[in-house]
Amino acid sequence: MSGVPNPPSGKGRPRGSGGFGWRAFFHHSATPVFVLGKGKRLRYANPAWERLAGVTLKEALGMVCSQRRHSTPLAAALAPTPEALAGRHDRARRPAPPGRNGPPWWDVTFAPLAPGAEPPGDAADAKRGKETFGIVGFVTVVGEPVPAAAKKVPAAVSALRDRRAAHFGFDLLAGETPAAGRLVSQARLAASVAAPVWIVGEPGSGKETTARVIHHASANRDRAFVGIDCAGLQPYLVESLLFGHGGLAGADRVGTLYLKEPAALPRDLQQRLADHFTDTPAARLICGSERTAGDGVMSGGALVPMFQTALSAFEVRVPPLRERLGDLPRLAARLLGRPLDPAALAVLREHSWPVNLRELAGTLHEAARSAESGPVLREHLPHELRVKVGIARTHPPKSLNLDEILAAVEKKLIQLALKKANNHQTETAELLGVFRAKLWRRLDALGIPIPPQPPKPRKPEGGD
Ligand SMILES: Nc1ncnc2c1ncn2[C@@H]1O[C@H](COP(=O)(O)OP(=O)(O)OP(=O)(O)O)[C@@H](O)[C@H]1O
Repeated sequence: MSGVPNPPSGKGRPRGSGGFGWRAFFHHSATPVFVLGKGKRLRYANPAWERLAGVTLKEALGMVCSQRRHSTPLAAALAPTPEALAGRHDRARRPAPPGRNGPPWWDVTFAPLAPGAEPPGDAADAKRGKETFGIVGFVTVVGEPVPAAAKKVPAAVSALRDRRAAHFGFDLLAGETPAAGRLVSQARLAASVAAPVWIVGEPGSGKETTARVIHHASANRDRAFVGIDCAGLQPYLVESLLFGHGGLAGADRVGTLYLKEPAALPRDLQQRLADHFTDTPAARLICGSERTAGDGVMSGGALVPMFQTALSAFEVRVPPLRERLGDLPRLAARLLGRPLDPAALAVLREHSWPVNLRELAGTLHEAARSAESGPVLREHLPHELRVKVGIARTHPPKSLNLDEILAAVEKKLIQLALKKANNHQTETAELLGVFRAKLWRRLDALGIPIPPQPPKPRKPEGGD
């Protein structure tokens, strides 16, 4: 059941698909997929489902999928659970209908259609304003015989694989914010199908991490995850890695191939990749980019159109960190392995994080080093972040006069330095990188009261 069938081309494309939308995407999928509309009636099923069920969509269309006494075994196997009928994701293990292909159980995952999506065949109802209903079902055959070769994995390798799989679980992406919730739902859906995925997100936001999570939850998880940075390698190297002798594109041992920024490759190599991955590839392709595939094709034609039409039907958006600041306590605790002081968290909340999780991971790593084994406090964070909070608190400025704003910033910095140096003027001047005389002049000009010098430590009496 691995591999993606040929993309729908004109005649073979499901009726009413209107371009490469959901139905065209399911049509590609090597996972058997079906869609139930109102009254639990079968509205759509893809070719993989037809092969598994042993009936054509035409024959089964309109079948009521319920577990009533008179239901056929096929209808009973596809019947949505009460959870699914209530609009929630659910999974059920059902006996495979007798006489169908493959062994004994089907795991059926039910996912409600996204709000606004209209189930196939219910468009007319939707237009008339009637309430629409739709559930997508994904079938996994359970109990398929494992090839003997696949069983011979050395214990150390399988232990490492298990550790990585445990690390790259959906929990890694999860959080309290709606943005994190959306990411987890999209990643779950991507893991349940075999179609290519396009992951879009800002630098360092976690695209490759998301691709790894999808891989470890997918049917290909027992094979390798391989990532290639197309912008960081010479194109001839990428070509030889993928299509050279024993190349990764055709290797059975590769389960997921992750390409970072495929638009950076020459167009002929992109086309070769697109042709390969819309045929019957051994591995599943996941691309990561700062732009959507549509943007890549439209603006300047950096990307060949097949990436938009056939290789990005399923798009996962990784939110920037600034859209999920509510997840900072959880992310920080995970990255540090210990909780973060609330005052330090307050500083992190004020930053805009242009390099997202990569920047957060680096910042916390440095802070943990300064804190050694103790708790990570505000003062362990980089000076620029802490100063920024001080400046941010003075916003919005009363005036837009540059001199006044610069004077306010200078005053804030001098006050911070004085505090840090415990009002010791020589140390304050050193911290600011100026001579003591200049510090005095600036204190005077900015109207900062010259603080009294702290008393000098007394020499212990009776010493030698
Ligand atoms: N959910 C997460 N929780 C904690 N750390 C994460 C998470 N996602 C990513 N990271 C960390 O953030 C850093 C960047 O992640 P990743 O490489 O996946 O981002 P990317 O978007 O693929 O980056 P690039 O822009 O270079 O393509 C890595 O150090 C990774 O371990």
